[in-house]
Amino acid sequence: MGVEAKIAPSMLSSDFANLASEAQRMLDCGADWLHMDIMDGHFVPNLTIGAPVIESLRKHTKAYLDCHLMVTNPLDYVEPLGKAGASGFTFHVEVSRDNWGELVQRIKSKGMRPGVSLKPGTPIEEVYPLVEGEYPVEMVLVMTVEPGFGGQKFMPETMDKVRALRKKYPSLDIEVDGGLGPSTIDMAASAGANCIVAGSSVFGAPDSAQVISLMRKRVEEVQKNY
Ligand SMILES: O=C(CO)[C@@H](O)[C@H](O)COP(=O)(O)O
Ligand SMILES: [Fe+2]
Repeated sequence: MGVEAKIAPSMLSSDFANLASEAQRMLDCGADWLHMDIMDGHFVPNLTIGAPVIESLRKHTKAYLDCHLMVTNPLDYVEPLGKAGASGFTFHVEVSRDNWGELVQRIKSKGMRPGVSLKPGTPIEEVYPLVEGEYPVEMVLVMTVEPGFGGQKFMPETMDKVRALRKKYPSLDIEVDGGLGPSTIDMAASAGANCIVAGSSVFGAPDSAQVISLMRKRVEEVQKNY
């Protein structure tokens, strides 16, 4: 048996004015994690939520809050997000080339799970030292669209990176994010991804539970053969 399937609806596609009930709805539909996209309007040309929203949501749920930091200075977010009750803290390698060791240590010291993400144009080799180093990350998030916005088209060429990672690290959590849904899950699952972020395909479906269950099934079918 390989790694566990984790289906993480991206709350970016939810109705932010009803975040707590939208989160509960996703959990009731079978979500494992809630994916929280934190953007600073600088690393990406969009601005979303920050620690105060995570803190508010935490008062309503015990769920694993999988925070994806699309920010230029992730170090500045460690303390506030730790206090707010974030569970996972995934930073981008493109802005952390000089300080990822310190970043990972600080994330862990605040009780969060460290992860690293990379944009479609960033070579996979860049994250190997972070998986193998003295202060290893526990998840790699391979972006399958350019970060910044929900509802974009899945980029199949990013699957080479997922395949390379899975071959090298059979028990690593590998997350994919962007354009995932019933029509793209097979590519991601067969490449070896086990943590699936999906926003528009889940929130936009008439039956969100069915989409979540289909994606879980595909990941489990592949992972049971590892
Ligand atoms: O990080 C991001 C976008 O930058 C994602 O988490 C999106 O929110 C996923 O949305 P869909 O592509 O599934 O609609
Ligand atoms: Fe994301």
